[in-house]
Amino acid sequence: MNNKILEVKNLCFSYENFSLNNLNISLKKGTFVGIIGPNGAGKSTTLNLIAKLLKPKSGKIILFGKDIRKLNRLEIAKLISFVRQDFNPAFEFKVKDIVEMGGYHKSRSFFSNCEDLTKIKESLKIVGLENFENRSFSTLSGGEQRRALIARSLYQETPIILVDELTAHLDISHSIKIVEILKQLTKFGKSVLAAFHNINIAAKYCDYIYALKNGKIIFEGIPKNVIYKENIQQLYETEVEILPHPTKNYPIVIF
Ligand SMILES: Nc1ncnc2c1ncn2[C@@H]1O[C@H](COP(=O)(O)OP(=O)(O)OP(=O)(O)O)[C@@H](O)[C@H]1O
Repeated sequence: MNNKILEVKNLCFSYENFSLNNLNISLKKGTFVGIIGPNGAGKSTTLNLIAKLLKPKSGKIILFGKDIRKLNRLEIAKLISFVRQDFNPAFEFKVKDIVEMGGYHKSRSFFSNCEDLTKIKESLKIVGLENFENRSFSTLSGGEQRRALIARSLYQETPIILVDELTAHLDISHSIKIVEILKQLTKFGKSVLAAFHNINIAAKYCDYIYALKNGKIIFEGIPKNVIYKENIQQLYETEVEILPHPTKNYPIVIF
């Protein structure tokens, strides 16, 4: 049986000065997959294409066996939640309103009910933002905003969670906490595809990694098989050393 819930096949896309070439990416149920690579490699563009926020030049994106070109926004919102890098709401929203936006695909009426509010509070509690529901989103710190957006994604209750730069704005403790929450969700059958700058977090938590450079995948595989000196130096064009973790089965990159 094909247990790939997301398949990106020979995907090509171009901006004026940048192109993604022939990308092939897949995501299996219950896995945590990372996209690593330097600034401008095309990580956000890839995630935006998968979320159908951009239109490919050629190639296909298959979501649960269906070509996403045939799925409307509401159908995609039931399957994919997307924590984007750039989120600047144009109006003053309370944190609970931001989280509630994740539920528009399942709303039965325009007004939220007690059950919705309980779930919103639960999602906020998971990311450590208990009692933040009535705060104005714009007054939150960068890291708190990021966690509120992850709460929105949890509230959306989709089988696939896309996260652009998973640890952006998060201190090390919150980075680990959020990654562990998402990792835990994969144990319950959710699937995560996340772009990472923190390669050591990616190495520790990802089941599989795609390394993107100049719009091309230059290597892919299980972290312990692909995170070695030559690969990482080629990817980031900088000197590194790689050590095995003293007790766990993953590599550590020292820049
Ligand atoms: N709307 C746009 N119009 C033109 N070029 C764009 C646009 N958005 C992104 N680009 C360019 O596409 C390339 C890939 O950008 P992208 O944001 O996908 O990279 P990234 O790997 O996510 O980078 P970062 O790690 O810096 O977030 C970059 O050169 C960027 O300048």
